[in-house]
Amino acid sequence: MTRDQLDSRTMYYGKGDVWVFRSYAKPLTGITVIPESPFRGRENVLFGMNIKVAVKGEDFLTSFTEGDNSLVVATDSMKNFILRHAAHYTGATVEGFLEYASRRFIETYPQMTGVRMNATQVPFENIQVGSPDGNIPSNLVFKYSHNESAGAIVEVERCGENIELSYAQSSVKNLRLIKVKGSGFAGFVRDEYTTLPETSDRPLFIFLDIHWKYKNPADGLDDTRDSYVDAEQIRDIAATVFHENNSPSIQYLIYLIGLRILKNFSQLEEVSFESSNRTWETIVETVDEGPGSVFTEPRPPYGFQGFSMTQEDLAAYENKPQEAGSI
Ligand SMILES: O=c1[nH]c(=O)c2[nH]c(=O)[nH]c2[nH]1
Repeated sequence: MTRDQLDSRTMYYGKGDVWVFRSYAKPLTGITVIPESPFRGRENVLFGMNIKVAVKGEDFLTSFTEGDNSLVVATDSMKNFILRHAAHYTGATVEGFLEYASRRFIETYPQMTGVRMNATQVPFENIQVGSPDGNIPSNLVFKYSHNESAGAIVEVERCGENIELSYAQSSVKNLRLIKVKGSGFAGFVRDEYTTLPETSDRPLFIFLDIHWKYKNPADGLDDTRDSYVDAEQIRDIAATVFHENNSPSIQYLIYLIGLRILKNFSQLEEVSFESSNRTWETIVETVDEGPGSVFTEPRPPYGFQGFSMTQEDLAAYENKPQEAGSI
């Protein structure tokens, strides 16, 4: 049967919200340090993930059509499988764990021909504590963060005797950045439907998900190759580009962020964005004393943008003489 025929029917099952907390995973080292970010690695004293696994295979058909459970691996067992394999994982990244666990699923269960694993890292942050030497980051107590988090999707497929990687993507999700001044939005279509005034300065609040793929997926899966790009570095590039540029729109801002990511990390093939516009509503333009204003949350509905870029976009940008070197 061809891949198309196999894929023509939707059929999968799995488990979501598998929360994995592993202490003392291997520290992440060998990071390429970039000017935009202080990130140099991670201790991984606490390594947390929320995982979703979905498996597929033609042999599961009778479980749907005849109630035949003889080949069904209970999703409860999938949860246990993931948790127990977290004890055996010797790497330092979410991507690496997903690849490791999904390959083990295929090796263990012949009825599975494809496994897709999706994870959101649970970020634990250092917290400073008092000590005789002053305030130091605790190596025992961590802060559960509700800020942005790293994410990854890994898909592997059985191909005859081999297990092949069919998809890998890394992400930083739910990044929320506000720039108090220095963003405009003007020059857009004005017609009978337009009520939005043009602005040269708005308090631009954006929600951002950024995804990236490596030219060689091994660079993102194997942290010993010294080419791993961490979500914190991508986050810091986004913040730096936002800080530096007077943006005329979110569309152009994410393009500039993409260029800077591709420039810093030539090992990446593609970067893509999903952004949402949460620009604050201005209530008081100028407060009584000083330069401040008063804002409130915007009301729905919210605008959004989606954009993907490759190294070809960076090459095209750098070949444009007037702009070369400015990112
Ligand atoms: O950066 C923006 N891009 C848009 O396309 C848009 N549309 C809108 O109403 N506000 C904005 N802001």
